[in-house]
Amino acid sequence: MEILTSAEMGRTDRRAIAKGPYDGYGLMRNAGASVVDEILARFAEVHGVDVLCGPGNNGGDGYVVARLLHERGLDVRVFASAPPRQGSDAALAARDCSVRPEPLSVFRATRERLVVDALFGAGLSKEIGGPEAEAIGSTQAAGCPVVAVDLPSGVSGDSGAILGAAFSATLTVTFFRAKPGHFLYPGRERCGAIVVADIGIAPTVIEGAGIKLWENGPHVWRSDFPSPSSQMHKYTRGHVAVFSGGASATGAARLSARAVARIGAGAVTMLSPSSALLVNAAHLTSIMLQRADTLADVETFVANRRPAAALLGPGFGVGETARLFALFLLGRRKGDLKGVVLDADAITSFAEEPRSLLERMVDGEMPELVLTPHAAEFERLFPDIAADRSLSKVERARAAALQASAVVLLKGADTVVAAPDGRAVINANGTPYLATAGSGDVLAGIIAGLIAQSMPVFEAAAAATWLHAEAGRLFGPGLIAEDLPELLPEVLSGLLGAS
Ligand SMILES: NC(=O)C1=CN([C@@H]2O[C@H](COP(=O)(O)OP(=O)(O)OC[C@H]3O[C@@H](n4cnc5c(N)ncnc54)[C@H](OP(=O)(O)O)[C@@H]3O)[C@@H](O)[C@H]2O)[C@@H](O)CC1
Ligand SMILES: Nc1ncnc2c1ncn2[C@@H]1O[C@H](COP(=O)(O)OP(=O)(O)O)[C@@H](O)[C@H]1O
Ligand SMILES: [K+]
Repeated sequence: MEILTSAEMGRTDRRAIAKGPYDGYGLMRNAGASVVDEILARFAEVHGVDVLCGPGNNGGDGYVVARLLHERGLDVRVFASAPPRQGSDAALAARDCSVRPEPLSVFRATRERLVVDALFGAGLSKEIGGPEAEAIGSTQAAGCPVVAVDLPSGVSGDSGAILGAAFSATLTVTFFRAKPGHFLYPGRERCGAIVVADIGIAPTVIEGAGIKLWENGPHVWRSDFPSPSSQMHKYTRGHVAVFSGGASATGAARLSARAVARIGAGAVTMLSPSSALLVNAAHLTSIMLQRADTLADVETFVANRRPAAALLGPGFGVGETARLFALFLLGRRKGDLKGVVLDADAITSFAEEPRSLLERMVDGEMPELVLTPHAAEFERLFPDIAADRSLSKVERARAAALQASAVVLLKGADTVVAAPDGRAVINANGTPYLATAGSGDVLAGIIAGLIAQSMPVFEAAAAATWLHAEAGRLFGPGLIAEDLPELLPEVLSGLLGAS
């Protein structure tokens, strides 16, 4: 499903109105009716409803909701912060609603009555204060159920940021397509359950509109997902090089390597410094082991064994060696090395001199680069982008992807994956149980394993994020990073169909 910004949704509304069959008020009536359907289905026991209406079309939806609930015999009160603008669709909706509005300043929420929040939606333009902020405070204090129309008022639809104050809804009913603020934190936790309602806008209305943001899921990348063909052998299934850290920091790379193998790459070689060879040897079975202390060792390995993808960073250590190895790998030809995943220490290693990584000349023949920073690593590599508070997480990831000519996977509870061409996904199937040491190392391994199997890099990073989160959810409480690779077969069976 596409995710639309406020501006894109506004353009979509206008196109839909121009195409028909619904005019603006028709769409508003459909929107209000869809909210009422959800209220009746989910809050059957509620008899009293307070509808809070703002001055714009979000308030207009609120008047439609109030009218329809009143017509069904519910006890409905309307509280308006300001009258709708004359001649607007909202003014028509207010005219047709026989419940007389009271000023918002007299509204006091009570525990027994449902609040319908129709103060602001896509048009939220400044911080909330005054009677609107008091209404939010009163509602939170009463602890009553809240149904938000389009967005909880106070949540920015584009970034998920909270402007001053915001409702915490039990249910949010949005229209046609979800908005970034429904998926990005902190907005996401203010939405409650999310329903995307059909209000009579044909999906074809957004064809050719250049929408490049989706909720992450198999629909984005399933057609590119690898499956082995009958004639393959282990190396044609994809060989991945994973770089190990020193003797006391080998676990991270082993977690990655295990994930590479479980996601279906045919062969994995751990490149290890001499100091860590024995400890790695003691722990590895199907995964091969190769000594690599110097750049010359890496060059020899790559020339002789031609891995399809490489992963550098987990537990590797920060410094010159990481930079040397990374830039060497990125200087290969794509025919030899499809992609390079730089994670963790490999990202931090470029904090002091980002230009050598970010401003390298990129041509279509070079390996693709995937960067997988968490928020702090992102800030180290892209301090200017991170400091720009006007950017949403999606815009930050996109700006970084463009700057680095790389797929950027910006981690967190609302992981965003962005490509240099502007395509992006927001991941929504995660679980806080994934916040456990080594979980990111496994994610990096899944990406490298998919790239080695010839999956395009953006799709590989998006698929890996979703599969990793599915594995986390499957295990639930008690999850440690070691569990994640072992759950991939079950997640893959669910995705591909057991056969
Ligand atoms: N045909 C369609 O397009 C359809 C649209 N639909 C519905 O329309 C909604 C979008 O409507 P909208 O564009 O009128 O914006 P809305 O969210 O009502 O707010 C704008 C008003 O609020 C004001 N304001 C903003 N922030 C404020 C603040 N902090 N404190 C105080 N005031 C503030 C702002 O003032 P201004 O910025 O102009 O100064 C302006 O007056 C959308 O979410 C969906 O529910 C559906 O019916 C389907 C069909
Ligand atoms: N609260 C959360 N909800 C969902 N996913 C989370 C949450 N916190 C962390 N994650 C995920 O867990 C992984 C943690 O990776 P990272 O921070 O690199 O940890 P490590 O370096 O220990 O492996 C990322 O994929 C991240 O998106
Ligand atoms: K609202």
